Amino acid sequence: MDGSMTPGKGSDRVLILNPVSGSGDHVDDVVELAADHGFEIRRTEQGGDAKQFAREAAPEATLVAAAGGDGTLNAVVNGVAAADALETTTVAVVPAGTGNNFATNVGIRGLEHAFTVIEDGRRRTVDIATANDRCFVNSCVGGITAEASSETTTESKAALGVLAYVKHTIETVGEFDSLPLRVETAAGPNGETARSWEGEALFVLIGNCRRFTGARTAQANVEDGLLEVTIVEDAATTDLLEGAALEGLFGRDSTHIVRRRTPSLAIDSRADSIEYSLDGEILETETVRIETDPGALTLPVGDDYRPDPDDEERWHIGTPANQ
Ligand SMILES: Nc1ncnc2c1ncn2[C@@H]1O[C@H](COP(=O)(O)OP(=O)(O)OP(=O)(O)O)[C@@H](O)[C@H]1O
Repeated sequence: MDGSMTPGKGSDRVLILNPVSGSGDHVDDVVELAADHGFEIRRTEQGGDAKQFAREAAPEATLVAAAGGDGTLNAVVNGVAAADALETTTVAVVPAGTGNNFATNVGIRGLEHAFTVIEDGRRRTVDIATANDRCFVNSCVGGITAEASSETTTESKAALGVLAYVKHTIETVGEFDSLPLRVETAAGPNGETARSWEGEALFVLIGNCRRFTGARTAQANVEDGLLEVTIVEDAATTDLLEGAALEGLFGRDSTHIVRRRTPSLAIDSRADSIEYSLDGEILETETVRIETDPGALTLPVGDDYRPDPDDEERWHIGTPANQ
């Protein structure tokens, strides 16, 4: 059964299905589950479709589901944002990608579970971030080339998430092209001061729902209105060429790592334009301004979801402010 319906106007529930994400074996299950739960299904046929479909659906739909990986979710959020409908449209995550990092972080364990959560789960409002005029949900990483992004293996992505691209870049680029950067981070609400960093970097990683420690389950607090900025200084090259483990490189004690928490930042390349990976999608630019949009995205979350995995006590899940 195909299951796709002719896109009609005014569907309240629309599911955008990437048929080639992950191993591509999710299609029949998703189509069946989506039909059972009253979704109109729109299948992407090429890059760009998911954003376009979400943009078309959002003015009428109160629920738009993204069935794919983090890239599909990124496109759907960008489409809903382009329709200026983030306040009125809930975005549901149906994990059918390789890494499904974001889905895991919001407590969604699989396809069937995603639909259970859609029907019965709590809604939370979480932060998203914008890089120039594009949104991202997990991370923005500068210094990853489109080439490294497309060549990174599925297995590596499944194991390491976005750090797989970093690892691939490290392994395949004989000589590192360091990035001459200026990074200005704004003052934050918890006493974070405005800071400026200038120098040669290998990578600059900005996490909204992702923290770069090298650990697989490094979820950042996605409701704190802050971004976690990690700059890997060029001095780390020697370590990398000597085969230092990625975990060591990003570990808390690494001497070549600069960490900041900030609601917004600007990164200027003092040379050529740089390629950034926004949840796996490439943005090439000389200057990027990145900021959080706190609580901009409403989504159903699983029981396991914790906004801040480091500090559960501080978060009273299900408080009236954010149920
Ligand atoms: N029908 C299609 N044919 C080919 N490519 C497609 C199609 N639909 C979407 N895409 C591409 O799929 C990519 C998104 O894949 P996505 O990130 O969702 O899955 P993934 O890479 O397997 O998972 P993850 O990001 O979680 O590791 C986008 O780059 C998009 O352009």
